[in-house]
Amino acid sequence: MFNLLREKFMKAAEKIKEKIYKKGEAEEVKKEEKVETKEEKKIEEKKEVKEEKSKGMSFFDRFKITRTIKRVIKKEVVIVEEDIEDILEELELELLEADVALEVVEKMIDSIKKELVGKKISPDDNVEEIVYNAVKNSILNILSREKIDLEEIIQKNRKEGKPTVIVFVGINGTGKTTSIAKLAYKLKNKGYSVVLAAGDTFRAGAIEQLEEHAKRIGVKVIKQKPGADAAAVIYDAIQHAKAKKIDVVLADTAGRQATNINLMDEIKKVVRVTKPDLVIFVADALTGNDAIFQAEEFNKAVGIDGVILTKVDADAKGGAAISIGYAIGKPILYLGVGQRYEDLIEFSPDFIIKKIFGEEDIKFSTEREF
Ligand SMILES: Nc1nc2c(ncn2[C@@H]2O[C@H](COP(=O)(O)OP(=O)(O)OP(=O)(O)O)[C@@H](O)[C@H]2O)c(=O)[nH]1
Repeated sequence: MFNLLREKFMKAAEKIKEKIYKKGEAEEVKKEEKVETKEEKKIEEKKEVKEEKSKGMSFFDRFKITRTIKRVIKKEVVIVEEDIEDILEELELELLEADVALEVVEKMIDSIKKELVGKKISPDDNVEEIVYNAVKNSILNILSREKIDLEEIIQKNRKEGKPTVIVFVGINGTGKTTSIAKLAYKLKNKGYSVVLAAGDTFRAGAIEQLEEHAKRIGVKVIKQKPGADAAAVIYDAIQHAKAKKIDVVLADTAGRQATNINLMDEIKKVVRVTKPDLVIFVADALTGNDAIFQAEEFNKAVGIDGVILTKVDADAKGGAAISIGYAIGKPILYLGVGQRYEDLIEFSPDFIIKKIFGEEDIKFSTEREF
């Protein structure tokens, strides 16, 4: 996941570092570091017996000395635009190739420049940290936006005695039905009651697919015949939820291209009639820039509140993941990361940063439950 982005950002960071090292006439120095041994840690924990235990221990028993070779600049460096211009231009092109949206690329490059140009780096500074932080911050700036706290919304509505209605929209095959099932599973496990609305009355087999998921998760589906009015089906589900005091209605809708005027009119009607608390756009990460274009079009047509980005487990590029929220100015709520009910994780900028910079090896399951 995100291998391409990782490669490009790392390469740029390495090149910037090299430039700084060269300018600062870096040399390799041996650095000695004292590393506490396990024994010393134990002693620290049991302070009362410290004296006793450490008596018979030599200094080298307690501390290990490790010698590492470090590159350190000899003289102060001030980064000027020309130092990093070429590197950032190359990064700009590479990010576009990785499906990062143009406005997002521009903002990131700008952020790196702002953080680095004019910066004084002295021999005591950690060059590596300064460069990596500048790159990481450029991504964090893009990803950080106000979060939607779904549980807070559900609990507020519950207090007012009404269900929380979420309508899922998007183009065909992006993973709407699957994401509804995963979210129903998650909410049910958290103790909320859930009903599904089979609002995809258009695609053959869509109602059965939703029913199959519902059976396995243990929630009810409100449905009508194929071809029925989607708004009416979802309306029925809301009435059912009100009558039975069910916390959440998750409504499926047919997949549609934003260019299909008839189907876009239908989804507008769904939103007008059912007045959902949230309209969630389900986007397939693998479709890159098209996902962003479609999200923008759906947002114009019906107003999207947030995004679920699916198939992130198979996304080698990562461009859509870092662009889509910024492009439409709406948060990503969840990431779909596989084909099991539990494979829906809450989105966080930190998670993406860890993925790109490989600080944590987050592995996804390739098991299939559906
Ligand atoms: N690897 C992976 N596959 C996923 C994920 N989410 C969905 N899928 C797969 O994507 C395919 C399409 O998912 P659906 O949920 O049927 O898509 P849909 O948007 O409801 O489709 P339409 O009703 O045609 O619009 C299925 O094979 C899912 O198993 C994910 O996060 N990771």
